[in-house]
Order: sequence, then C-alpha cells, then structure tokens
Amino acid sequence: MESGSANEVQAELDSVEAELEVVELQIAELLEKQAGLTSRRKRLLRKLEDACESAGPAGSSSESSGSLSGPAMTKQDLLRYENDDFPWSKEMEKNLKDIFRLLKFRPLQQKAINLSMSGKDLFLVMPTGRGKSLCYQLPAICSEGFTLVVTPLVSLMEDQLMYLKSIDVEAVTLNASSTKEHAKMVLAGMTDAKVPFKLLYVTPEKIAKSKLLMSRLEKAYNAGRLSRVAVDEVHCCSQWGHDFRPDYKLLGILKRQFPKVPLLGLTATATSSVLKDCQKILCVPEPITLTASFNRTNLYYEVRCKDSNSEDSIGDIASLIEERYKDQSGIVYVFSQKDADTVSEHLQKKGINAYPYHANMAPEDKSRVHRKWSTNKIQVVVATVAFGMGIDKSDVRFVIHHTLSKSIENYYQESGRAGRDDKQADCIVYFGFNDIFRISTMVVMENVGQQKLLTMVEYCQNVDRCRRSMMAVHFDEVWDDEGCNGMCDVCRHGNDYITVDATQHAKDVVQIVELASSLDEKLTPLKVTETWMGKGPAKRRKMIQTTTLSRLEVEAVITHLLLQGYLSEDFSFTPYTTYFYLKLGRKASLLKSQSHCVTMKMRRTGLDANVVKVSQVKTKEGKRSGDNTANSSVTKKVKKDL
Ligand SMILES: Nc1ncnc2c1ncn2[C@@H]1O[C@H](COP(=O)(O)OP(=O)(O)OP(=O)(O)O)[C@@H](O)[C@H]1O
Ligand SMILES: [Mg+2]
Ligand SMILES: [Zn+2]
Repeated sequence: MESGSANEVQAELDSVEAELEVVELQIAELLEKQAGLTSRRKRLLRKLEDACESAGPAGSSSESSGSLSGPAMTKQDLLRYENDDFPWSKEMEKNLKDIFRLLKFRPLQQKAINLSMSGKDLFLVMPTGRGKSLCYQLPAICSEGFTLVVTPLVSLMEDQLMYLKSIDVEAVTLNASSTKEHAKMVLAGMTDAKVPFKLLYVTPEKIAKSKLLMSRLEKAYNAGRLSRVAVDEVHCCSQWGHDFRPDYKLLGILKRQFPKVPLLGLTATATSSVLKDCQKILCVPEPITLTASFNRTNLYYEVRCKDSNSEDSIGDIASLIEERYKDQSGIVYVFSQKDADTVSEHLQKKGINAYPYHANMAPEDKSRVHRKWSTNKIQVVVATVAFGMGIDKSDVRFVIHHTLSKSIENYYQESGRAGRDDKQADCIVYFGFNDIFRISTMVVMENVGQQKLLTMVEYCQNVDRCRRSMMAVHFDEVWDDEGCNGMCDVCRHGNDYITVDATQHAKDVVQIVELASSLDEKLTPLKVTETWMGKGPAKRRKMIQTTTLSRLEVEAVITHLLLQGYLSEDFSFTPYTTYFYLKLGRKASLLKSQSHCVTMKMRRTGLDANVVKVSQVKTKEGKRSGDNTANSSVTKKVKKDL
C-alpha cells in the first residue's frame, strides 16, 4: 500500500517534470523568437526612419542606404558627406575616371572618401569585391605625402602593387622578403621632402617588429607626410573575428603615436561586436562606421541534394558546366585536396578545362593556375578554401560548392566571388549528408564551430524561407523575400513544400540510438542510417522499427533531428583522427510524451510519392515555377529510389 502510493507519486512527479521540461523548452523557444522579432522591429523602425529621411533629396540611391553609427555625428550631419561639393571633389572624380578608369562611385565609396579626407576615423564594412581599396587609394593620390596600408598577406600586397603599377600609381612595400636596398630606398623616401610614392604597404609584423620603421613613420608624421593609415581586413584584430592575427593586436601603436592621422579600417566580415573590439585594440576613440548592405542582388542562390554514396553529383556539375556555363568562368569548391584532384579529373574527362588548386601545391603551380584562370585560359578552378583572399576576377559566372561550407559566413565569402561585375551569377551548393560529419570533425576544436556548421546545414535543409533572409541574419540585416526577386531557388519554387509529421520517425531513430547506448555502443550517422533502413544484424533488427523511406529521406530526417536537438553530436578523439557519433539530444526525452509532435518541411516537387509514406500535416499550395532545375538531382534520385 505504502510503496504503491509512493510509486504513484513518483510516476506523477515524473510526468510533471516531463511536462515542466516541455514548458521550459517552449519558453526558451518563445524567448528566442521574441528576441528575433524585437531586433527585427528595431531594424524595421530604423529602415522606416531612413526612408522618411531620404525621401527628401532627389537621386539618393537606395543601395547606398547603409546603416551608420558614430557618437559625434547625427545622421543629418553624415548625409552631407554624400555630396560632391567638397574642395577635393573635382579632383577625385577626375582621378576616378582618368587613373582608375571607372565611370562612377559605387554605394558608400564617395561618402567614405569624403569622411576620410575630412580627417575622420572610419570603419568601412563592405561586402567582398565591392571596392573598399579605392576608398584609401583615391584619397592617397589626392593627398600630400603618403598613406600607410597594413595588409595581412604578402600576396594581397603584391596583387595591389601590380594593379597600381599598371595604372601608374607609385606604391611600394616593406615586408620580410624586401631586399636591403629596397628597404633603404623606402625608409629614406618616407622622410624625403618629395615622397617618391603615394602608398606604402606593410604587414602588421613589420609594424610590431621594426623599430626603424616606427621611427621613420614618427619623422614622416612630424613632417606632415603621413597622410592616412589604412588597416585592411581590420577584423583580424579581434579574437572574435574569424581570421585573428596576433600582430594586429599591436596596431594600437599607430593611433597612439600618430593621433592626428585619420585611420581607415576595412573589412567585409565584421559584426558590430567585432568592430567594437577592433576599435578598442586600434585605440580609435570615436570612429564612424559605414556599413554597406551585404545583399548581393545579382547572385542566384540554390541548394541541390547530393547523394553522398555516389559520384552522381560530379556528373551533375559537369553537365551544368557544359550546358549552362559553356565557356564561362567559375569555381568549384571542394572539401579536401583529394577531392580537388578527383573532381577536376572527372571534369577533365568530360572535356572541361578544369584544374585543381589546394594548399599543398607548390607556390609556382598555385600562381600559374590562378594566373591562367584570371586570363581565361582555364575555365574552372576546382579548389579548396585555400583559393580565397585576394581572388578578384570580375566575370565569375558560377561558384559551385561540391561540399557545403563550414559556416554561413564562409559560404557568403566563397560564393561572393561570383558576379563581381554586377551581372547575374549562380551560387549552388551540393548538400550531402556525409559531408556534414566530415566538416564537423574538422571544426570540432573551433570556438562555436559546431553551431556555425549547423546554421549552414539549416540553410541547406531549408525549403520554405528565402535563402537570402537566412543569410541576412548573420549580417544583422533584414533582406526580405521582396528584395530577392526570385533570385533563390526557394523563392522561385514559391510555397511548393509540404509539412509532414515525422513524430514516429523521430521515435524510431531515437530508439535506435538509445538501444545502442544501453549496449554501450556508439553509432556513427552512417550506422544509424543503415540500422534504421534494416541493414543491421538480424538480432538488432528485431528490436527496432525499421523504415521503408529512401536513403535521401532517411538522411533528411536524421539531419532534421540533429538540427532540432533530438539528436546531438558525440565526438571521440584518437591521436590520428576524430570520430563522429550520434547520441540523444536534449529534446529526445520529449518524445515520451504522447502529445509531443515533430514536424518537418519537405520540398514537394518530385516528392509526391512521399506523401503516402509520411503522413501529411498540412499542405501549402503555391504557384509552381517554370524552373524546376533546383533540386533536380533529388527529384531524379527519389524517383529512382521509390
Ligand atoms: N566604383 C567602381 N566601379 C566599378 N568597379 C569598381 C569600383 N570600385 C572598385 N571597383 C572594382 O571592384 C573590384 C574589387 O575591389 P577591391 O579589391 O577594392 O574589393 P574589396 O572590397 O577590397 O574586396 P575584398 O573584401 O575581397 O578585399 C576591383 O576590380 C575594382 O577595380
Ligand atoms: Mg580588399
Ligand atoms: Zn529568395
């Protein structure tokens, strides 16, 4: 009797605790949603304010309405810097046309130049390839003395020097490989009454280590010849940024020693907290920050499903290149050096002029491939992410990811090498289940590496939100579906997806993982997939519920469970490698409750036969677009499998 009632109480307690957990999770989700909506409201209000303000002056381009901040100036004050009636304006325009051979400024360039010429300290955040360099090159030419440019990579420096030389702008560099004579010439030039160069490029190491350079800069400063300091890739200052460089931490010396010289920090990737950190590190008291919109309206974003167990995707890529991008320049990004070799070999076999590029190639081979591609002698570079910073080819018509990137930020950067000429270009990701775990084991030691990877996976798995809007969140911007103009596969497909009930699937998969853990076993994602599909040992098969879903569907369900927290990652390390296993996630216990329901969205196109397998919760009927190329490989695959 006594123990019976204790059991009852215990059971009730368990059920209350389970219910509480559900409520807590719901609260957490709602709070998250509230935070998202609040910040969205804030941004929209700001946008509205901007729109009302800029309704006045005629001809103000909507593209240039970047967000602005800076304690010392109001928005009204800042507007003035968009004008072209400054003492230097005529000369700037003339040089823009005559020296740089450019027709007009791009959004924010003129404003940035005017602010810097007015002696303001400035952070300029602009997407990659939008023309940040011009914002210090042009002022350098139109100012007395020289501009000091700090750049993280010698190769970036050399590209710039080559370019400046080709347009007859005097620029020099000081880096570890400079000869003694060259260094002497440069150091002497800095204090020359007639400085023989307009730009001096140095690495941060040089500033940190060369006392001689600092003392020359001091002299040049006192003689009024140091006109400006530009810190390129300024996010490298901050540990929170993704390319932290310890020597950038020491650059605060520049503003401390040369307080009157305006500083210009440039980056394509800093969030506001990274910028705050940079401001502190560089000792810039009150910089103005100009942020251009990151929305690249000329890029078409698409995700295609990739069968991890076959090389179909390479065939698909080859056909795309042959049919859609014939004779057009492009990049195929791959995960590893080995992939670079195999994929380029495959493409070559199909008669495509493709070459691999990866970090382990000899430097001269790398620059040969880069050069030939830049001059259109190679059509496609099949590259690892080593093919990155400093790639500046204007007519890249496609960037295809054979493997997803490790984060949305990385994807934005990599895909952003397409369409720099503002003409339409395509960015396509091949999304494969196994790739998730290959990357996962690689980023496991990185701060928030897993979290970032999962947001990239979410981007790929998504079928109902504009791809642009998913990216925008990472740049603290709002790009709505209207701003997309059908330039992503999701917008093109309209509401062509169904919401399915995956509760039973979730229970089945969780049971498999649970059973393994009770037997002290760890299951890789591949093992979970195969076990669920009934490919495990017969004894095990009897203890679990197997599925008749196709492999791609099984993978989609498991990915969904991982993203939703019903499953989570479990790593195991050996000195040689890292293994990835699946374990129960924080939400797994919720599946015990009868009322708990797991839903998931799936693209409808080509998946009609699914509807009989997964019970449909509700259908969102929408316009079916004429373009069905997106997800064509999943279509093909699923049909084959069914
Ligand atoms: N006003 C303009 N009109 C047309 N092209 C321009 C203009 N300004 C710059 N460009 C071109 O844009 C290209 C990219 O410029 P730049 O290298 O300065 O980009 P970036 O913003 O520094 O990018 P990254 O972040 O990759 O370093 C260059 O080829 C440059 O000539
Ligand atoms: Mg640059
Ligand atoms: Zn869209």
